[in-house]
Amino acid sequence: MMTNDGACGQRQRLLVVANRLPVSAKKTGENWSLKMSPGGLVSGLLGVTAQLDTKWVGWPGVDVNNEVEKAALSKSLAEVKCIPVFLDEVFDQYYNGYCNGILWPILHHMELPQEDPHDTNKTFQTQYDAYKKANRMFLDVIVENYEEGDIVWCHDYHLMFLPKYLKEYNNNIKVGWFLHSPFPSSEVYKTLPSRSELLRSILRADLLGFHTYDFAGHFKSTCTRILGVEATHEGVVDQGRVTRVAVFPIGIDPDRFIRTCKLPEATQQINELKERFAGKKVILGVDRLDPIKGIPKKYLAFEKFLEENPNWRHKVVLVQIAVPTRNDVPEYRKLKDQVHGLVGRINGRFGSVSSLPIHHLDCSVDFSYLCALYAIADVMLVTSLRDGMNLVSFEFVACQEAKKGVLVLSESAGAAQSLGAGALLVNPWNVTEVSSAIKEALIMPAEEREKRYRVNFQYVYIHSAKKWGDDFMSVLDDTMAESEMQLRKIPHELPQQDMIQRYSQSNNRLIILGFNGTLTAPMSSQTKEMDLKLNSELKGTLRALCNDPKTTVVVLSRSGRDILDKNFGKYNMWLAAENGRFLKRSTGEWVTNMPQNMNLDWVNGAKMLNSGEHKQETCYNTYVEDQSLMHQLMLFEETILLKSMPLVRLRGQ
Ligand SMILES: O=P(O)(O)OC[C@H]1O[C@H](O[C@H]2O[C@H](CO)[C@@H](O)[C@H](O)[C@H]2O)[C@H](O)[C@@H](O)[C@@H]1O
Ligand SMILES: O=c1ccn([C@@H]2O[C@H](COP(=O)(O)OP(=O)(O)O)[C@@H](O)[C@H]2O)c(=O)[nH]1
Repeated sequence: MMTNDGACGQRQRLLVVANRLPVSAKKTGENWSLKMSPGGLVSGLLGVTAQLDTKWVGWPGVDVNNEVEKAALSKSLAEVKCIPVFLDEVFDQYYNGYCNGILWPILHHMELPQEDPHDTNKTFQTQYDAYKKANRMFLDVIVENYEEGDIVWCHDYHLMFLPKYLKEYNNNIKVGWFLHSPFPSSEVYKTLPSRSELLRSILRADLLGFHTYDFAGHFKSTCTRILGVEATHEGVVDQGRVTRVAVFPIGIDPDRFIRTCKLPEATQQINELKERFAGKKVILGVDRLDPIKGIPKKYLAFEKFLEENPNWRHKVVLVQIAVPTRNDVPEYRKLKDQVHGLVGRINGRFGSVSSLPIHHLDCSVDFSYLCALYAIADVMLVTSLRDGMNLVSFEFVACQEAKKGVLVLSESAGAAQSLGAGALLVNPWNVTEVSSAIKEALIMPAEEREKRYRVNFQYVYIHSAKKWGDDFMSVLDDTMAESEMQLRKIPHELPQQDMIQRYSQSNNRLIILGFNGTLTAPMSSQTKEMDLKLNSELKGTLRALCNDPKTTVVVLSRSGRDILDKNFGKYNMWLAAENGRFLKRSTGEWVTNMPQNMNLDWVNGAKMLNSGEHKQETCYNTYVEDQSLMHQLMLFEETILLKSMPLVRLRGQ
């Protein structure tokens, strides 16, 4: 459930921060006019924010150069609860350059475009610097508007530095971050020059959200491979700090579409469209003209369908709304030419004076007309090569109450994981498969269409944008509550003098050490588990501790037996492999610990001993950023531990 109340019974304030504001500004005469911004992020978020006292922070979609104009626009935007970030001269290199020229292709599993070393304005480095600068400009605006207790929800790949900047400004701010695009496998992500810094920055958020389990999984394994940190079912653990990672598939506001289809304006448009396409089946495509949307492949598949099914020529029409987008990025301009070439060829081959197979529109359409198009379409064709979610497919389903048309959906869109049961899923790279799916959709019996529609409609209705926002906020709340409890558990900073004194006075000490990240030599992103090595600088200290008759040393690691044998075989200590599943004295034989003895709750108990009221106890535990031995040890005096591991029960004297 979404949190409604702030500290004093007021509504909880939420700052939604995204590159784009939900409205884009345009100067008409003396005044600014505001129009809804394009893209699924805006549509999704509009369905979310009603319950909280929400303000948006973002770029207003226009370059404003003088201060008077900026003030006037800020005033108009304030009326719709929007706060502009004027990005001025940084915008081009930040948005066209780094965000959409570099991050966007990488996140969608595409290759990095070639860097032109002669154009010093457009090197990766200059674009990256602009990106960071833009993120700082977002921070500045947030700081001006932040009130204690506000939640800051950052959106998308444009703002990967913001969690870090926000936490540096005030570590107590609740920060969520959601990625609307896919997250690629580490093999692709690692080609990004600034890969580690970006990951570390978003990991400063309290909660990270992704559309699908695949994307969240890719993200976590990328963190493990590139940063050498641990991934758990909860999230990513770095130096004892957990960043929660969770899956929140976005949705739409279905009622808005259902309502609009029934309004007189849309009803009239529906009737006109039906008349216009009488006697023909309508296939609909609605995409920003973006390389990830697979529009050329869609046209090739449609061409093949017409080639192989002459009886369908003149009985079917493909209406494609190709919303202009990111026109200043070279890849997008090339795409426009390519698509126009294909439309010309296919219409030339299969058209007649009275009928054209493809109606390609280089423009956006107004909301009512969009709903009318969704409502009259027999088939919706989505062929994204990769897509974070693809809300267009949800919107189509919401408008199909009367028609019960078929959704042909790319298996590479996040939506396939939500609407797969009712859609015909296709591999968008396989033109033959898409062409067959077009045919299957066109001839599908009414009964089956109805069945598929019902399954999808139920999903779209239940998994709304509002639910998405509620779920995110609720997990963020839980995460904050948990981390407050955790904070109470986090040991005080190691009182070093005290510890050294007690250490020297004690006669029976138990030291439990981790291996990976505690005793290992510095690792690169390429280091494999098998190659983990004991840091040679620690060997002397470790040997001295192991040889001290008053001290028992245990290495407790998630690593396997062979790795621990290889690294610690020659030390006089205890080894616990695979988190305690296997145990041995380093000189003895491995024994298998019984699963019922593998309860590691004692680890938290040990940490608790060092906090608050138990401070006088004799346990010290600390996590600090450097990898030295003393900084990560857990030191106990005259304490019996490893209670849950009877095989290594060590008794004090
Ligand atoms: O702001 P633009 O550069 O004009 O681009 C529009 C939006 O495109 C991307 O949308 C994504 O978000 C949708 C909702 O989660 C999702 O369904 C879709 O698959 C994504 O492509 C981009 O991520 C947004 O930031 C842009 O605003
Ligand atoms: O002329 C149009 C066509 C589409 N859309 C909207 O653009 C969004 C596209 O979102 P999607 O998630 O499918 O992809 P994105 O463009 O965000 O990558 C949908 O909400 C559409 O309703 C729009 O505002 N005007």
